[in-house]
Amino acid sequence: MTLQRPPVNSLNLDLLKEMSKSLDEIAKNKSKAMILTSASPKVFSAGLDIMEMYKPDLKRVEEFWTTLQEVWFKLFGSNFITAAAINGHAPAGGCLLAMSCEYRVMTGGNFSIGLNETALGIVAPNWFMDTMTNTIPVREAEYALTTARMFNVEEALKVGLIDEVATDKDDAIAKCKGFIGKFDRIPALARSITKLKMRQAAIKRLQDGRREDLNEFLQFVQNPKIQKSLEMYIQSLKKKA
Ligand SMILES: CCCCCCCC/C=C\C/C=C/C(=O)SCCNC(=O)CCNC(=O)[C@H](O)C(C)(C)COP(=O)(O)OP(=O)(O)OC[C@H]1O[C@@H](n2cnc3c(N)ncnc32)[C@H](O)[C@@H]1OP(=O)(O)O
Repeated sequence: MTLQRPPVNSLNLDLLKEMSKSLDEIAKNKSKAMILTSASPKVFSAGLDIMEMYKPDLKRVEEFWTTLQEVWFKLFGSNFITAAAINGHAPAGGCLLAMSCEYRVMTGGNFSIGLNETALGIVAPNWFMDTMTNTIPVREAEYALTTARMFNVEEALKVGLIDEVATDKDDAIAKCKGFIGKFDRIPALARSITKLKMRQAAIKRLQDGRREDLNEFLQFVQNPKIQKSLEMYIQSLKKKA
């Protein structure tokens, strides 16, 4: 699955809906595996589209958040094998997508990956945190989350946020295929049940608290102080260009 929403694959409602549909198709056509990557040469995904949260239409922003939750359920909780070929920056929601896969290969270069929410004055939702603690040790996750740490490729490898480094996108995809090939001699049902048991606690936490998570998000986007911060953040991103 190749993310292709220039310039930075930010996750807006339309892209999330497309992803949700594609994940359904992959599950339905009984694909063995999926590799998630990006069509951009330098950004895997810039995370959530800030414009969806800035001065939002309430009905749309509710659909936006529930679709994001759905994409996470379908990706993190998939039966099929998932790997991410991370060929560029992966902040926040971009990191969430990568961590929701089972294996991550990142191309070398001046790219970074991590959950930077606290730097934006935002508390990452529990399921973002659960996805991180499913990937790297709890102590490292707490440190990274509280300090909004963006890891460079070497740091990400050292902490286990990524599994391998690749020279370029083709190499990243080849390495993801290498990971997928490891399952050729492992019974598929045993593999998928084991994966889902490992992920069950995080999945159940969001299933049980899905409405509450949505309400927290809706309160968050309607808070005037948050709106002011988002406005300043958007300006800072635009000034940079
Ligand atoms: C108590 C419980 C509370 C519960 C409440 C829960 C609330 C939690 C809510 C949300 C969690 C948030 C998750 C997120 O994912 S927020 C998004 C975070 N993402 C970022 O901070 C990344 C920002 N972008 C960048 O750092 C860079 O763009 C880059 C490194 C990805 C790429 O750099 P570069 O190639 O140099 O591109 P530009 O910076 O020049 O950007 C090009 C263009 O794109 C616009 N843009 C960038 N990122 C975003 C984005 N995330 N959304 C929308 N638009 C984006 C940028 O503004 C430029 O636009 P232009 O000037 O008009 O061309």
